[in-house]
Amino acid sequence: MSSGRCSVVVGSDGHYGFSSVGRKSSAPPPTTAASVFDWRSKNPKREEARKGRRRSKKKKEKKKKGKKKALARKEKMPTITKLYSMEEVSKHNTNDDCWIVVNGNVYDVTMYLDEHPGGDDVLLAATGKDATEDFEDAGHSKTARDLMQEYFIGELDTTTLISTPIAELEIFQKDKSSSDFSSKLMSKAVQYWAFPAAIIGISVVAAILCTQLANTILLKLLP
Ligand code: HEM
Repeated sequence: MSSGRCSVVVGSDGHYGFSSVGRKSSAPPPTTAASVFDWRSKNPKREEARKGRRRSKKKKEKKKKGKKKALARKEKMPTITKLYSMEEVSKHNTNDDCWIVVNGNVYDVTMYLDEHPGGDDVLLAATGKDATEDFEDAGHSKTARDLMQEYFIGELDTTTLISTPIAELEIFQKDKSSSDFSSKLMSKAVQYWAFPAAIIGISVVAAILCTQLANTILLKLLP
């Protein structure tokens, strides 16, 4: 067995090195900056190895810093979420494929159906519509709300929620068109009926007046 000596050399610049590892050395370990410099020039191979170790250490540190920076950048970056139309969401309404919409977010709860404490039927009944109200009514805990993030798959494209306005618009347009029709009818009636009716009325009144006048004249003329 070798009775090697190992001593750590600390220079004035804070750098350190091993004076000898696993071998006998008669030279005393360098202690001053000048002796360290001298020792380094006498042991070029060891000095090279030491430099290599320092270089790889620096490289590792740099890599670590880069990873940290990249992570920070990633956290700052806005995440791209997929948008789903209500029509698309509504297609996923079975035991094997179940999506729900809560607070404008879309969740694929297929894998959670059997585990849901409220029952799978509740979740299935919540498909194809905005289930926010039902979800809030159930009074879910914070744990439930945290858990649902695992099933988040995207957001609801609210621009696709136009079914109700269109229905209302159609009714409104129907109302409008029916009122348009009646006003048109009225104007046509005025045009085609009121005018002749007024003429007839005036003629009848005139005829009555004429007869009465003729009667009075005749009565006066007759002895
Ligand atoms: C990803 C979505 C959902 C998750 C992760 C979830 C999770 C849970 C959890 C953990 C509970 C146990 C009670 C609690 O901790 O709050 C629960 C209960 C319940 N959930 Fe959900 N839930 C979800 C969606 C829904 C939806 C959309 C509805 C309604 C349509 C609903 C209705 C209920 C009901 C009725 C209960 C039972 C409440 C009770 O027994 O007091 N859940 N849910």
